[in-house]
Amino acid sequence: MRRACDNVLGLKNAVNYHSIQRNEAVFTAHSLLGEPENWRSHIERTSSSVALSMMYDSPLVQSLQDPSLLWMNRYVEEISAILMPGAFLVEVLPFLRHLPRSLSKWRRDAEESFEKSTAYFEKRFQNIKKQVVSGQEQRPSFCVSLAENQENSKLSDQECAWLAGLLYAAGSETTATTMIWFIFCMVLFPDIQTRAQEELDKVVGRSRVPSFADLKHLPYIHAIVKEILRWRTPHVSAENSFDSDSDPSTTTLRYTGRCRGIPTRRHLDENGQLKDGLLGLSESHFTYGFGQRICVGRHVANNTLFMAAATILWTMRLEGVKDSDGNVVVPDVNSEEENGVLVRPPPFSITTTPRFRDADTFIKEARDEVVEENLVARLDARD
Ligand code: HEM
Repeated sequence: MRRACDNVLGLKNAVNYHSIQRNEAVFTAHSLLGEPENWRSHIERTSSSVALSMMYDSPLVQSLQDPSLLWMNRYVEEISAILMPGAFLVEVLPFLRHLPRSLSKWRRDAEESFEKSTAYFEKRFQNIKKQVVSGQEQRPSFCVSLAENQENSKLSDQECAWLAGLLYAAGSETTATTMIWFIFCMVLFPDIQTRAQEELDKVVGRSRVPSFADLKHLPYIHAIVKEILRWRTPHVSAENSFDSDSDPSTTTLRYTGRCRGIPTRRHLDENGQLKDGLLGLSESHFTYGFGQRICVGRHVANNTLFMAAATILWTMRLEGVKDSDGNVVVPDVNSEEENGVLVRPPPFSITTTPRFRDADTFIKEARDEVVEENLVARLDARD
C-alpha cells in the first residue's frame, strides 16, 4: 500500500494535482475576501475539497454542507475520536478483548462503522474503476491510478477503496490545520506578510493571480510555509512521560513533530529575518515524520499550502479585527487548543482588504472561471 501511495503522490506525480490546487486557492481567496467572518469554514472547505478531488477527481465542492463532504468529515471525526489514546477501556484493560461480542459494545460499533465505510468507499472506487476498465479517458486522480495499476499492486478492490478513504482522512484535517496556523501567523506578524507581498509584487506583478510556474521564484513564501509547519506542527504536543516500568503492550507512544523541530533562533538573523536555511528546498522540519513512515502526502500537501498562501497573500491584506479604540486585536502568540489529535489556534476574527485597486475584480474573474470550469466538470461527471 505504501508503494502504491508513493507512486501516485510522489514528487513526479504531484504535478497532476496542480490545477485542482490552483483552482481551490483562487476559490478560497475569493471567499476569504468576501466573507472574512467565516474564514475557518472557508479553509476547512478548501482542504476537504482538495482531498476529495485528488482522491476521486470530484469537481470542486463549494460548500462544507455538501453531502459528500458531510459524509467524509463525519467519518474523519469518528476516526480521530478512535485514534485518541485511551478512547476505549479495552486499551487499558486488554483482557476485555476476550469478552464475547454481545458484551463488547466497542467491537460491535467498530464492525458496524467498518461495514458502513466499506460500502461507501467501495461504491466510489467501483464507479471509477468501471470507467477505467471501459477505456474511457480519465483525468488523473488517486483512484484512477490505483485502478490502472491494480494488477501490479495486487491490492484488492476493498484495499484500494479503503486506501483512498484513509488518504482523505490523513490529508484533509492536517492541511486545514496548517492553513489555519498560516492565517494566525499572517495576522500576528504583519511585517512578514508585507515582505511576502513585496516578493509577490516583484515576481507575479498585479495583473494576474499567481501560478505554479511562479512558485520556484517565491522562496520567501516557501520559507513561510515551512516555518509554519515547523513552528506550529499540527500534531498534539503530548508531554506524557514513560519509564522502563511502563507496560509496552498497553503504552501508546506518540512522538510530536514539534519537539523535533529545529529551534527558531537558527532560522532568524539578528534583525529577525529568515536566514537562508529556510529558503532552500529541503524540508527543514520533521512535521511530516521521518524514515520509512514519512508522510506520503507531503509533496501534495506542500503544493496545496504554497499555492493557497501565495494566492491569499497576492489578493488581500489580512488583519485582526479592530477594538473600540481602533487598535488591531491580534491573537495571543502562545494560544492553541486541541482538536482531536491535532492542535489549532483558538477562535479569532480577521478582516480582509483587497491589497490594491482591482485585486477584488481579478480574483472574482478568476473565481468565476473556476466555477464555470467546475460546472462543465459536473456535467461531464453526470454523463
Ligand atoms: C500539512 C499536512 C500534513 C501533515 C502535517 C502530515 C503529517 C504526517 C506525519 C507526521 C506522518 C507520519 C506518521 C507516523 O510517523 O506514523 C504522516 C503519515 C502519512 N500521511 Fe501525512 N501529513 C500531511 C498531509 C498529508 C496528505 C495531503 C496526505 C495524502 C494525500 C497524507 C497522507 C499520509 C499517509 C498515507 C501517511 C502514512 C504513511 C505510512 O505510514 O506509510 N498526509 N503524515
